[in-house]
Amino acid sequence: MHWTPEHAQPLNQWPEQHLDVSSTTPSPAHKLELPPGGRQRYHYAWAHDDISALTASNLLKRYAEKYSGVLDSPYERPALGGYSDTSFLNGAKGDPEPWPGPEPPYPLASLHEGLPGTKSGGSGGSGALGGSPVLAGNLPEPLYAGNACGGPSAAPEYAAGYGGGYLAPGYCAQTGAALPPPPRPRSYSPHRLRGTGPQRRCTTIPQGATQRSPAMARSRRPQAHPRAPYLTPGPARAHAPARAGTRKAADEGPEGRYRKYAYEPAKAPVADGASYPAADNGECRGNGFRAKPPGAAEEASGKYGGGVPLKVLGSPVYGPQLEPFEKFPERAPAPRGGFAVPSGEPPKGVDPGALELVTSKMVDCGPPVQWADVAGQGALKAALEEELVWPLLRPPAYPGSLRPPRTVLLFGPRGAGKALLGRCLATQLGATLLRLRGATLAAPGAAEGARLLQAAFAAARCRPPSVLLISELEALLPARDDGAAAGGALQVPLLACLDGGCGAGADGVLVVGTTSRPAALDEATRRRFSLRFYVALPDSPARGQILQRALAQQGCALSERELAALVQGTQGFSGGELGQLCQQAAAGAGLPGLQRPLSYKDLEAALAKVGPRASAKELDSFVEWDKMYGSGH
Ligand SMILES: Nc1ncnc2c1ncn2[C@@H]1O[C@H](COP(=O)(O)OP(=O)(O)OP(=O)(O)O)[C@@H](O)[C@H]1O
Ligand SMILES: [Mg+2]
Repeated sequence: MHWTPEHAQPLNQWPEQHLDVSSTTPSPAHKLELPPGGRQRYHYAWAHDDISALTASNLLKRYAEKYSGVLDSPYERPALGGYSDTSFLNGAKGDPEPWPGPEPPYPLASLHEGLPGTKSGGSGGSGALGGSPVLAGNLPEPLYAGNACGGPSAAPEYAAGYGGGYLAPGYCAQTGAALPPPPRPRSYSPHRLRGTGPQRRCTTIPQGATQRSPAMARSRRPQAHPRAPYLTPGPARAHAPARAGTRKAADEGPEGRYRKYAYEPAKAPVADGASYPAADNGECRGNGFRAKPPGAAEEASGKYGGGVPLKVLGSPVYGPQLEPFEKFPERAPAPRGGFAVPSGEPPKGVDPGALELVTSKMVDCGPPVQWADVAGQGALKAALEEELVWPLLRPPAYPGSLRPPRTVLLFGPRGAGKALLGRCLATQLGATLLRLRGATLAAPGAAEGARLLQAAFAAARCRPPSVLLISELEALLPARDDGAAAGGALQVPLLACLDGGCGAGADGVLVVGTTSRPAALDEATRRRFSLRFYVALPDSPARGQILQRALAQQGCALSERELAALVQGTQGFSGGELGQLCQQAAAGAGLPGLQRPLSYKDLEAALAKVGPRASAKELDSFVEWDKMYGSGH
């Protein structure tokens, strides 16, 4: 059957013709549901929520015929707006623009779901329509576009056109258990909706948005991620909601969003076998500062040394500075609450001798560590950047916002890369890095340890921005047998420093604590670290990258198969242990005499001597602790 103009009868007489009119006063619910436009346009009477079976049947018959005309001639289908019967659109002038093509019109989310009283999943108004043998199952969704059901709530902007008078709102509220479920709308495709008129825009309401206010619906729209987040970082909190979802993408590989986190192979093997190319000309290139001029005394890390030898450096305050890294080229003073606050004032109440010691021995001036230098850990790197680096570099501009975090705890198995990440944070912040080891601080005794600790915080404070990396944090705390803190010699000064008295609370200092025994931290210490991240062991791809890099430095290139076998055989190894494995293989092969490159056999032999230290039970305990106290990533 084809559509003919007589099918398009004025519809503004519907209510009188077909509905059981018993009241001329809208109920409060009706008042809410219908837009004022609809009510202003037509002052027809209001009806009961229920219509008689006969009325429904008449309606269905009439409009089944009408719509079947449209259905039968898909290619002649006039634009809905072309209907001369304006009352079909309830008085709204239709969109004269034709439909974009032979493609069926855009799917409409089930508007019925938005109606109060409509049961989800099958008893809604469309189910009622579907009750007609003509329409059941073959009525395409577009035909529901003009259905008044849910119009007011689903498409408030056009409700006047689609809502008020087409069908009484009660029509949709009518539930019918015997009726078939409403047809499922096709997937919502916002791209297809561009440039369409109001009618079509009505169909853009995504399913599930039908009960929300327009403002809510707008706020639910997916937010475009900044195109160049690393160059123009915004407030981290703005990105926080996307954390779980987006960070999964962090491991997507080099083409993913976190492309910069992709591990980069070693650029060139270095002669001394160090992990990183040595600084040129004796310059310290770490953290944007230059080392003392050539000839300055240089010492090994000595008693304060961590994994990386410390060099005696001139204070960045007095020394000539390197060109800052390109990522954060400026170190201009940040607005209030910012990270880079100029200071340089000599700290008061701090032992000058200790300060001198700290300045000369604790300032780490290793090469910069970029995100890409840390294999794997994509989600963690993203979390650190979003929750720490961005807020510190770009503090929120609006008053009353939270102060960016100044303390972070990295916990995980030994050698998992906690210190490496701490160094990376310093690089990203363009900050001076001061490194302390808990065991080293505790060794000379409580009084001396406390003096050094205070001096370290003070030194960090007077050369902002700075990162104070305290590894083996648990060594500063008392042993905890029964889970209760007994109070330790260095705990009190540590907490005092973390509270800000010595500078952690001051702008420009980030304290990074690391521990492989998070359970040793009592609540007071734990609370001082506003962020707590689990640094897990490297997964297979990350192990492969660490091995490749370490072996390349030994002049060893394994075949893909050998590397895969090695990766398989080193399950549970930390990054540090992988490094030890390569060193052991070199030692076992009589290297570094470098008579020959390392082979797979050397590595196999080394595997018998070097193994993973962390037990499954320990790893489980990290996961548990992370669940309870971790910040998640
Ligand atoms: N994800 C990684 N990518 C590259 N190198 C890594 C990674 N993890 C660890 N390493 C390397 O392993 C060695 C040990 O790392 P690091 O000192 O950071 O571990 P840690 O977690 O601080 O250990 P500990 O608990 O013993 O202090 C370093 O040489 C580091 O470069
Ligand atoms: Mg460490």
